[in-house]
Amino acid sequence: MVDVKKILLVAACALVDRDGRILLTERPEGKSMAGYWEFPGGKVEEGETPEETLIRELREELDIETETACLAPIAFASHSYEDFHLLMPLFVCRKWKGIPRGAEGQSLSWVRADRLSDYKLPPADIPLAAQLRDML
Ligand SMILES: Nc1nc2c([nH]c(=O)n2[C@H]2C[C@H](O)[C@@H](COP(=O)(O)OP(=O)(O)OP(=O)(O)O)O2)c(=O)[nH]1
Repeated sequence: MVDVKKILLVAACALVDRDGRILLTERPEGKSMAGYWEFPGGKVEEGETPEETLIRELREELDIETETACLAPIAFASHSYEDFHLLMPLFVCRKWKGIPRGAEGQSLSWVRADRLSDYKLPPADIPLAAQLRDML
């Protein structure tokens, strides 16, 4: 039988600070892939654009405000996990209001692009780390 997996659309964002460092957040205990370091973001809900998802998730997860004009799409991940196929556009954001904090208790780390691979990244993110290193 053909293995048909559901496509899960997740929007993710590389927040880049003035020194060119990228924000990674640690997935907390109790979630799938707990302990992995990821780009902030989340599932695109019904009726949302990926940009709207990110504006909402950045507010909920990091307590910062940004807008569509500050979100530039630069890459995407397409990766099969056991239960679903992840399709994840990655945006870069260099402009936001507020100071990012782990509003849901998650740990944060600002990381130089050439050090992203030092972190335990979800398998889908590994090619993205290499692309960011080359692009930023
Ligand atoms: N936000 C984000 N999610 C990622 C990344 N890489 C990656 O494989 N994912 C996966 C992890 C999750 O399966 C899904 C994002 O879902 P989510 O963060 O909104 O959902 P969640 O943890 O509340 O849900 P769940 O997986 O525990 O059901 O995408 C990434 O860099 N950022």
